[in-house]
Amino acid sequence: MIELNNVWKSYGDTQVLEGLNNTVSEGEFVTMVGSSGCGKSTFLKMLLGTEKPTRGQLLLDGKTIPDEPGPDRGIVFQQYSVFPHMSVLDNVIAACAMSRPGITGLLFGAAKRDARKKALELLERVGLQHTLDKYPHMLSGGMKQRLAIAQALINRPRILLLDEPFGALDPGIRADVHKLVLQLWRENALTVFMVTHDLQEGFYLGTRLWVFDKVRQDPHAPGRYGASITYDLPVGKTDGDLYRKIESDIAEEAIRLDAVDMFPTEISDLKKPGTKSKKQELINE
Ligand SMILES: Nc1ncnc2c1ncn2[C@@H]1O[C@H](COP(=O)(O)OP(=O)(O)OP(=O)(O)O)[C@@H](O)[C@H]1O
Repeated sequence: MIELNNVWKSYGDTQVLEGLNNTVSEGEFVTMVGSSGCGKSTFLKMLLGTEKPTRGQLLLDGKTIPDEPGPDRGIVFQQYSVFPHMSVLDNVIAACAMSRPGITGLLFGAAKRDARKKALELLERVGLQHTLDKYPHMLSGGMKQRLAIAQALINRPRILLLDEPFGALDPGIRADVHKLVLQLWRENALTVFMVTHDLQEGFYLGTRLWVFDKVRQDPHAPGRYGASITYDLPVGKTDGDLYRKIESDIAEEAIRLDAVDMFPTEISDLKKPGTKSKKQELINE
């Protein structure tokens, strides 16, 4: 489905990503970790179509990903990306309208009724059916992210891109949204790419975990080399030693970048990989 053929990305003199080669099949849930600034969001933007590789090919079903976002790809960001001046229901209807051709994006007649019906169904699915007339500032963080998820899914994308969507949520709320995302992933046969700073979350949600890191370093010119995918792990088959090594590699890189506070989690707090029982429980519900 998605193919990365020697993908490189730079901004001016800064090499962000280099030599990415991989394939992802329909229905996979790829989680991506790596130190701050190593290019994870840039990679998501290339999948979305708002950035292009500098070199190499990024293909969807054998064709270059178009230069602009399309209804086949939905995205949710960490910062709530909902329209503050619109009600919950109108936020989702607007996301539907924006995918339509034409400069106005306005919906009329049957198209408007259809969008409203789809939005109502989806809002019920994400548990926001009681907040249709509320405005985003009246919602909690978890509710806003549920709204952003509904917006991302209204056009029935095949690919869902999640850029640290749960980073700002409290643990309890985060667990609820995890459950929802796993259910939506399964129900809609989505292919998911999710950036996270939380290795534990990456192992918990993904079927596959990518670690982005720099293989080459030039201490005098930090932008000289880009990051590549240094680990591509089938989740559940990773032993504890490898897990701890990845965690310490990322933490070392974060220290190097003076950003150690990005990884506050203690090793002892982390759930060991290879135990997917909780996720399996959710999926089987
Ligand atoms: N539009 C842009 N123009 C120039 N440089 C950019 C642009 N977008 C990103 N960068 C640079 O590319 C590098 C990678 O940024 P990116 O946001 O992809 O990293 P990240 O791994 O997602 O970081 P974080 O985990 O902190 O969100 C950074 O050095 C950033 O400053």
